[in-house]
Amino acid sequence: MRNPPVNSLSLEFLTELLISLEKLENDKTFHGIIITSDCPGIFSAGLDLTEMCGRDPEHYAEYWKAVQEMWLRFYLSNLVVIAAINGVSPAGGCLLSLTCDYRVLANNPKYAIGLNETLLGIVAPFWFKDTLVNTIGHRSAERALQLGLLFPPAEALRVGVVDQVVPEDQVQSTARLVMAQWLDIPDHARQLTKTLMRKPTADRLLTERDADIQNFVRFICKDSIQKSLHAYLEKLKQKKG
Ligand SMILES: CCCCCCCCCCCC/C=C/CC(=O)SCCNC(=O)CCNC(=O)[C@H](O)C(C)(C)COP(=O)(O)OP(=O)(O)OC[C@H]1O[C@@H](n2cnc3c(N)ncnc32)[C@H](O)[C@@H]1OP(=O)(O)O
Repeated sequence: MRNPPVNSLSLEFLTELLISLEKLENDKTFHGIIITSDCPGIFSAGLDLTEMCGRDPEHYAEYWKAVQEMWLRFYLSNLVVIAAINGVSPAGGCLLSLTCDYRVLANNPKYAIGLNETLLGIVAPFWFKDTLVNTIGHRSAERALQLGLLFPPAEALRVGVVDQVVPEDQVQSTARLVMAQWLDIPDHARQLTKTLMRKPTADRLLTERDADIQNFVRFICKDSIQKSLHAYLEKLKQKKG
């Protein structure tokens, strides 16, 4: 991923990601992809806050549909998808890595990962929650979501948000080793098993997709939510000066 400075998931970047995924899926010589970041120290800062602030309802609806599409397409991809997490990965960045089949995280105490939405005064939607529950179990997910926990590497491994923590210079090579192991499995059997495991979760969003968009638009248009998001963005900007 190369969307400097922080790989935020803007509408444009989400669209590019989806086009890239589709191209790789349609090219039958590809069987797996490794998602990693070209922005030093940052895997992805998550959803682009500027897409959710000070825009009109039509824009929010278009943006949310793209976020849903990203989740559905990566979560259900027939390819083996591995996240080589070489930086901090909050909220939507964590969600993207949770869609993958396997997560390798660099052992750097700055590289926290988690769904921290509550810290921003917003609520992780049910499908974010379901993806986390499917990964770390109900109790750990409940605690992580309510507290908006961002896990440093050792904690992330202990709770199961990531599958492996390795020295920073070994993230890519480890991801490739894991990929080789996954590609050794008969592809058809692996794909069907992935679908079996994930389809019920995806179906829930598919059947409630429009309602979910409406919920998002209603929620994000609230004055109180806009104020929280503006204040959060301002805090990020002031951090520098
Ligand atoms: C009853 C129930 C109802 C339920 C209804 C539910 C429906 C509604 C649900 C709504 C859910 C919405 C879900 C959202 C999920 C998300 O992903 S929200 C985004 C969360 N992301 C973050 O909190 C990360 C914020 N960023 C940072 O913490 C830091 O930037 C960083 C640690 C990633 C990097 O730090 P550093 O290297 O020091 O860079 P900075 O100087 O902070 O940033 C550089 C530059 O980028 C801008 N920026 C950072 N993050 C974002 C972002 N996510 N979006 C847009 N822009 C971002 C930052 O402002 C700086 O900009 P300037 O250079 O100052 O202009």
